[in-house]
Amino acid sequence: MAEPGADRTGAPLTVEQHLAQVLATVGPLEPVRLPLDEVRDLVLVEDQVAPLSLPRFTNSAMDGYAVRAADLGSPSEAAPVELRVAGEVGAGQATTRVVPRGEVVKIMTGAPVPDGADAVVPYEWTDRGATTVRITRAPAVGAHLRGAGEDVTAGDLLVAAGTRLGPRHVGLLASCGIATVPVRPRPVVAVLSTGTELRDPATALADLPDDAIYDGNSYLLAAAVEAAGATALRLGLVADEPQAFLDVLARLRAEGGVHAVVTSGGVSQGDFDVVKAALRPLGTVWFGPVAMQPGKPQGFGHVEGLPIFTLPGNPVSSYVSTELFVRPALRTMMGLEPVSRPLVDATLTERVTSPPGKRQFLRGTVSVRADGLEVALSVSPVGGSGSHLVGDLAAADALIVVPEDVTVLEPGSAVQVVRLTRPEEGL
Ligand SMILES: Nc1nc2c(c(=O)[nH]1)N[C@H]1C(S)=C(S)[C@@H](COP(=O)(O)OP(=O)(O)OC[C@H]3O[C@@H](n4cnc5c(N)ncnc54)[C@H](O)[C@@H]3O)O[C@H]1N2
Ligand code: MOO
Repeated sequence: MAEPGADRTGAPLTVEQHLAQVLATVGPLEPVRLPLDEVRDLVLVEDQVAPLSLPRFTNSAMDGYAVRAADLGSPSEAAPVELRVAGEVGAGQATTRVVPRGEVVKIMTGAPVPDGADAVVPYEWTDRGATTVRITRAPAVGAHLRGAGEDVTAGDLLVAAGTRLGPRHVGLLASCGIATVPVRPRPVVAVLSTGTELRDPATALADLPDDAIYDGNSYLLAAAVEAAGATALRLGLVADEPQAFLDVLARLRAEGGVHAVVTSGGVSQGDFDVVKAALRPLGTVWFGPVAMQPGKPQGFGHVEGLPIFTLPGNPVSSYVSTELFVRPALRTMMGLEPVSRPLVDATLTERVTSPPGKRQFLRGTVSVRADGLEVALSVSPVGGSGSHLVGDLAAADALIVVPEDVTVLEPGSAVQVVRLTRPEEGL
């Protein structure tokens, strides 16, 4: 049966070839209209135009008195001017609409400035009088007034289509009374682990059979999917039983709402490789080696239109595969660019070796060196290359890329690294 995407020679695909075959089949999700509470980090698909001006009305920047500046003369501490307080306006309590000549109106920050007023005198320049007030300094005309429309004018472009919405955009849209916006939604990704040896971490150690291990991968991959911006639906464990696995996929398709499936395990050469056994007969999922380590055995395709990533079971392999192949697909669905994490230059601190013919992704930690005015990165390997080393994976914050044709790198070598965290957050 033809294997979609398999190259004709049967040779391993390169990382780029496999990524290309993944990205060739996924596109941006159809936009949906969502409330502002749910749109942070999503991509807006239509220009948003201001339906009103901001400030909506001229208002006070200070708690104090709205005045007609010319009525105050030139008061001083020694010779204050005393004026009648004609009324009061609080924010949202605009009962007094006009400042009568020769009088003032008490006003709170944000309250509409009554007609006739051309300045606000802050409390600090007054005796805070309630019926009459003594003012010791004259404000300049326009002092402490926030003019209608000085920030945003009705009809202005507020946020352009294509913008990834951050807190500041959301705040502006809300301030303009825009409660919902059309965005590319977060893909919902079902994540499951296969393997009869696996138990959920909630299983007490005392109850763990001697030949069993805890399922780290469904948690690892669900977290990586969420870190990519998608919503993970962590399904947990599926036994090494092809029909049970196919039943889970059938249920997901029937229930709908899932945009992709990520599995771990069961894709190598073993006697119980459930994922391969279940999906090969469909003819819509490619399985094959990719010239990389970790992550050599890969699978990707569709089950009745549902994209499925069948990742190798070794934890580091499944995680690296998620970063390299799943994350770009999810970012494509969300309309985000660039889809892959950037490669950045760094200097290697220790000697490393790598097998020929495979791109190796060693785990490392990045540090920032100040070199005169230049800021440069150095990277130190963490642990070995074994794809079972989850302790070292957790200690790392980068992948060191060793190209296919390189077998040794000496300390001081220039390398490229994939940073796995936002440095300021360490996540
Ligand atoms: N004869 C060959 N054997 C293997 C080859 C090969 O080319 N020829 N490739 C090796 C490579 S590379 C990898 S990677 C693994 C991939 O194997 P599978 O995808 O079939 O995964 P499993 O056999 O189910 O598990 C591998 C390993 O990972 C552990 N594991 C699996 N799932 C989890 C989980 N959810 N949480 C924690 N650990 C998990 C599992 O216990 C195994 O130790 O195949 C090699 N073999
Ligand atoms: O190539 Mo496997 O994915 O590392 O151990």
